[in-house]
Order: sequence, then C-alpha cells, then structure tokens
Amino acid sequence: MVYEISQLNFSYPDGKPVLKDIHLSIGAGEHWAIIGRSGSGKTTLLQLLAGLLMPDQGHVGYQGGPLSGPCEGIQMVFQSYGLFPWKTVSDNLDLPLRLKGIDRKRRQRAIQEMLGQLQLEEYADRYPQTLSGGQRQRIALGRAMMTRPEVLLLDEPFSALDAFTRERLQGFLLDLLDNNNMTSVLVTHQIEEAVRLADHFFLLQPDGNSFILHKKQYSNDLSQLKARIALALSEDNHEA
Ligand SMILES: Nc1ncnc2c1ncn2[C@@H]1O[C@H](COP(=O)(O)OP(=O)(O)OP(=O)(O)O)[C@@H](O)[C@H]1O
Repeated sequence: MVYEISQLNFSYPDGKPVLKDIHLSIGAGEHWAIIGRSGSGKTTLLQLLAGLLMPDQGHVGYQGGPLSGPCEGIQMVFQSYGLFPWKTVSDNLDLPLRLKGIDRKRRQRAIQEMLGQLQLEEYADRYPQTLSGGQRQRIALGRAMMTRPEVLLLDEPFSALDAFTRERLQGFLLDLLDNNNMTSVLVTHQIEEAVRLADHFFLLQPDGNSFILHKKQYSNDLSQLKARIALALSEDNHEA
C-alpha cells in the first residue's frame, strides 16, 4: 500500500472537528477522488496526505512508515497553478530538477520530453502570464511530474477553467497518469469529474461520516454510481 490511514481525527486549533475516524488504504497506481460538499474537509484531508498537516489522533502511513512531512515522492497541484511568474515555462519545469541537483544535460532532455508530453514545445520561452489558464495548468501538472513522483495530489485542479478546457485537460491528465503509472488523489466536488478521473471514491458527508465506493461495483451502469454519490452528498441524507 502507498497510504494506510487509520483512526484519523483532525481539528484546526480554533475550530470544531473537521475529520472524524477516517480509515483509508490507497494502493500503488490507484486513482482516487475525495468528494464532498464545500467545507466537508476535502482539502484538509489532501493536506494530511501531503504531509502538510499532522493528525490529532490516528496516523497517516506512507510506504510502510509514518508520514512526518512533505517528501519528494508526493507532489501537489493546485487550482491556482502555483507557477513562478518571473520564470519561463522551461525554467518552471526546470526548478524541481535543479533542486534535486540533476546535471544540465539531463535536465534539458527531461524538459524537452515534458514539453512534448504537454504539447507546449513552442511555449518553452514564454512567461506564465502570457498563457491561457489551460496552458498554465498543463505546465503546473508537468512541473509536478518532472521528478517522477509516486503520488500526485490534485486539489480541484480544473475548477477555474471553462467547461471545454476542463474536459480536454481531464483527458490529458488521464493520459499522463497512465503513461507514468502514478497513484493519484483528486479533490473535487464535481461528480462527473470524479467518475471520469478516479476508480475509487472517498466520500465525506455533511454529517462528518465518510465512506468508500469503487467504480468496478458499478461497471455496468455508471449513472447508478453517480446517483449513489449524489445521494450521499445530499443535505438530508444520514447514511453512515
Ligand atoms: N486554516 C484553517 N483554520 C481553521 N479552520 C479551517 C482552516 N482551513 C479550513 N478550515 C475549516 O475546516 C473545514 C474544512 O475545510 P476544507 O478547506 O478542508 O474543506 P473543503 O471540503 O476542501 O471545502 P471547499 O470545497 O469549499 O474547498 C471548514 O469548516 C473550514 O472553514
């Protein structure tokens, strides 16, 4: 297992409990979505998986040991891209490799390869602010993947994009994940997006309970899966 989470509880210092008794195991190469209404704790759970927050109780196990902080094998992609505006596209992609101390020749080869995968070869010397939102998010995805992390954590990566661009980038992300054989965890409140990009679903309900669904249980009828998720997220549902 990549992640083993058990009996996890989390509250912010000044707030009520956000996550209660979370149990979750994530295997290598699996694609998960964390789904829930606004404020249900999706981003909080993702930050716990990234090692950016520590649980109050329980533990986040990663690769057989406790996760004690951010690490190179786990990369995050945010809705707001997080690119450096003063660096060109190439230099943004270069940074994680530089930090790793990789030599110039190998870095240049890796950047060219990634630009090809991103279909952004002709934008190598442009600055992020001269690109569309979709192009920026492709670079952010590419940058997160430069060091070939084991896990990609995605926090509503496409929600700032128009529907057409979002759909294209979802397909693009699926190809990237498959070609690189990665484990992914996506936070979204969009059921369609979750069902397209993930095979396993961790649902955070309004009452603080959580439960898991698997796509293969619904392989004959994905509309049933979507209805099941919608029901779990609806306000008047009290199912555990
Ligand atoms: N830094 C913080 N300090 C205190 N409370 C916080 C902090 N960050 C989030 N919260 C609270 O924790 C709860 C969960 O927040 P979180 O951002 O994880 O939810 P979410 O499901 O990702 O929401 P959204 O879909 O709106 O992004 C919310 O009630 C929020 O107000």
